[in-house]
Amino acid sequence: MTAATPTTQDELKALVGRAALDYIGHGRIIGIGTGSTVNCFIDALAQQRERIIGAVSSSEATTQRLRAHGIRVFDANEVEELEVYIDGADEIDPRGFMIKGGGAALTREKIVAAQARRFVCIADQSKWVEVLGRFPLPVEVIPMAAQRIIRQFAALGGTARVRLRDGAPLVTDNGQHILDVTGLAITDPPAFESMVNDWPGVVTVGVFAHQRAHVCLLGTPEGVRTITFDGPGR
Ligand SMILES: O=C(CO)[C@H](O)[C@H](O)COP(=O)(O)O
Repeated sequence: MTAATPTTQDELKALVGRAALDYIGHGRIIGIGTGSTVNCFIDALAQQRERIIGAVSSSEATTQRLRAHGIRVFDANEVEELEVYIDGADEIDPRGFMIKGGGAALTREKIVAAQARRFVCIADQSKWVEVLGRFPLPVEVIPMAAQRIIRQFAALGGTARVRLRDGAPLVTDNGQHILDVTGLAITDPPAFESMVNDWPGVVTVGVFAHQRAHVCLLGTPEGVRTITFDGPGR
């Protein structure tokens, strides 16, 4: 009997979540991101949790899920370097540049990704784009700077809105707000990331160019497509 072809987005997320297990060694502490695709990875990892010592987590939500599965969570300051960081993305392009932060965890995601030697991005095929910017770009900001940063994005042709939850500004795990920016085509992600990072009041911009993926496991109905971005210039 052959397994049914994965077709729904949830099935594709489960597929790449399981595939990411091949990228973790034994007896290590690994970095783990946030989101529904990562949740599939965590649930698969829970079946073999003795393989790892534990994880550095990128959000309170991920920490709770890891602990519920009996996986030890380390503070980022306790660990010097991680072998690998596993996380999803809202968009990923052919160079491994990503937009992240749909789950509002972008700041901690960037911190944990920076500690890791390899970033393995797990995503269903809907996340693959030629140019970043279709997905509203999340930017974590200090609340008192929000309106000025909104005007700076308007000057670039973008429309930025404060993300709401239950009618009030969403408050991140770091106590800050999120702007979601539409109308941008991010053709030079490294330059764009550096520019926005320089604006006073920006905590983190959701372009991951300096912490781009080394590998993407892309879920398709034909199976997992493995795309590697290693090479000159890394
Ligand atoms: O950046 C993220 C959270 O801040 C996620 O990786 C991104 O939003 C993708 O989420 P999902 O796997 O649920 O589609």
